[in-house]
Amino acid sequence: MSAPTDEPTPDDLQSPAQTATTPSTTIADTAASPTDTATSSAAATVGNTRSDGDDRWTADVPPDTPWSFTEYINAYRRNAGHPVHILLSFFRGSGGRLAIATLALVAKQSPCWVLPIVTSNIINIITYRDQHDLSELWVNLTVALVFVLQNVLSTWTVALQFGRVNRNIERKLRGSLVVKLQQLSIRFHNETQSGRLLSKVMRDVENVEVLIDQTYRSLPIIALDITIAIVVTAMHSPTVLLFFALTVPAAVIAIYCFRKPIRQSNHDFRSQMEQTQAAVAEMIEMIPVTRAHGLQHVEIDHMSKRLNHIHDTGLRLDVVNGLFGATSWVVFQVFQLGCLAFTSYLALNGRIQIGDVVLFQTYFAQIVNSISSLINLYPVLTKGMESVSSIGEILQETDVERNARDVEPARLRGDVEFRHVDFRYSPDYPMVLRDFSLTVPAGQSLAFVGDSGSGKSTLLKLLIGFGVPQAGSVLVDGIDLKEMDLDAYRRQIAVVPQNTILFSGTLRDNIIYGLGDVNDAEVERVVREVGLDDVVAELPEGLDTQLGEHGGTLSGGQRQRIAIARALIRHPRIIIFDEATSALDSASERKVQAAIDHMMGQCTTFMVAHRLSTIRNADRIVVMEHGRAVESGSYDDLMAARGKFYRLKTLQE
Ligand SMILES: Nc1ncnc2c1ncn2[C@@H]1O[C@H](COP(=O)(O)OP(=O)(O)OP(=O)(O)O)[C@@H](O)[C@H]1O
Repeated sequence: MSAPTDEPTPDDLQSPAQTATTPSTTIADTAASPTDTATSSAAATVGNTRSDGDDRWTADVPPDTPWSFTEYINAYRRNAGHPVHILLSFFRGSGGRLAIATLALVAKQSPCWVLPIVTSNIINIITYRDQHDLSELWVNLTVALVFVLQNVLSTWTVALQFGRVNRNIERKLRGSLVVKLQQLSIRFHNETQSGRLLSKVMRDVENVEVLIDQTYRSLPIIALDITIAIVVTAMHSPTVLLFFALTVPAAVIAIYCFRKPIRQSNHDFRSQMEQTQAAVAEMIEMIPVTRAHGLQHVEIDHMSKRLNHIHDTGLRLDVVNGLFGATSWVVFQVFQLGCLAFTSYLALNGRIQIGDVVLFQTYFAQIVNSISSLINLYPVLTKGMESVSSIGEILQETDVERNARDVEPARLRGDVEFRHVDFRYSPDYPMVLRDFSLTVPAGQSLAFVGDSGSGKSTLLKLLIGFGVPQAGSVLVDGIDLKEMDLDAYRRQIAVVPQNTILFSGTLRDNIIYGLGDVNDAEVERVVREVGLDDVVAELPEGLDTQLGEHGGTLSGGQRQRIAIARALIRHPRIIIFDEATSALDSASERKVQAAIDHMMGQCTTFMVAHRLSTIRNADRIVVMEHGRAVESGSYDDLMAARGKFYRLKTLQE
């Protein structure tokens, strides 16, 4: 009879990647949208990254973040480079539950140890009737029954107590990753494929969970199985024990031979799965572009090469794992047959009793199974430890944005000043802004125009705080952004990027994103002000209509007006339009333009626009050239001056 065990199965070694949910693009158009952050390497290079001090891993954790979600970030920091220590630190505070679960685990396994003794006793009682009383038979059967029946209760206890510990680790690991992803710099996110990150959050955490589950359920049992088998065998026959000892070196040799290829195959497979997940995410994102250019065959071809590669690597892993299991099985079966031959010989010579042949055979099988489980556990261990390290690539990443600074701004007025700003993205790149100075009083609307690459978007990024000038400063209400608490500051500004990012949810959710409760009248007001009321009237459920992922059913102009509504409802003191109308046809542009015009005067407004007609109403236009302002004035002044702006404008007509 075999008691329920939790040995790893080949399926466990190859658990499929958990389906990742679609990347949520719920970034508000305030400050941190992908479009406007696309070139934010400045932030990481010179601004927000701090590589000194201990807070670099957990900088700026939002105050209401559950403590447990940052606990593992610290665990990784404290035990950097020691994955086993990291893994053990996950169990902190779970001692009580683990103790109960372990006791239950031992009880659950106990029939395995007791039943061979009972079976052997019964055979000896029946075989050697003159030496035994028949009542011993009933005692043995009763003991066996008690041990068997308690298995239900002990299994339930293990599932509940250990399950709580392990599921909690899983939750906290994913929580830590979420917190860390929110802290990592925009540069990091721009440079890292989202699919890779998804794979870490879903698949790697799952691997760690499997590792803990299988190790916890197997290791103590394996240790006890071997110990009990050895002790009982030693008490019955030291000669047989000596024979048993031969199996251990065989196991060690098998593990030694297969360790390296298994580790390598796991590593290759894991990294290819990660890359493929990233590629699939990218492919899905690209589908409209691919379709528009009729390039489906290119994508299919590209993916099929990748999938072939994964197929080969996965197959190699399966074969190595399979060979590993088969070889160890054959080795141990040969030993087991040898054990049967040896103990039969001892019984024939009267050196042991017949019942003992069964006892030794069962215990030998137990030792063999234990070592075999240990060997099967090895790939799970390797894969899990690989995932512990893979998660560490994120949790130990130091490229975090550090936004908490000394000055927390009160309600901003919206005065902005660029004072003698010099800026470059990194020491290897040329200067983008040179001694740039500009003062913008609160409430003024200002448009940057100029050649491509002249530094317009860079100015906006500095204003958002995505970069810090190498010389000079950017001041808002007279406070240097270097000293300003950026999260608090960014809550008072809004950015409308070229591409509006909508998330799956209702139209209302998308407008009030991140604001909690906003009353209907307020939402309806902004909807009217951006001219969305006619659109809302046509939607089946009005503001409560589900937009579907990425709001695919809306036109570019409608999406853009949602972005403006999202900005408007926040009552920003500074608003930034980064080419907000450049992707629109003229009918949509007019509507969006009306919404933008509505915002002007309510707060300080910055605009970058390529279509010069759209900035006609700006109070001031600054013409940029090679990182400097070469002209400045109202539309009419600049046209009258017949300088660079005039030339740009006439070129567009
Ligand atoms: N992340 C970056 N790393 C390095 N260089 C960058 C980065 N982002 C922008 N640049 C460089 O900085 C210069 C100014 O770029 P910026 O995007 O500010 O120009 P722009 O005037 O907004 O151009 P466009 O009108 O084409 O958007 C360009 O030469 C550009 O190549």
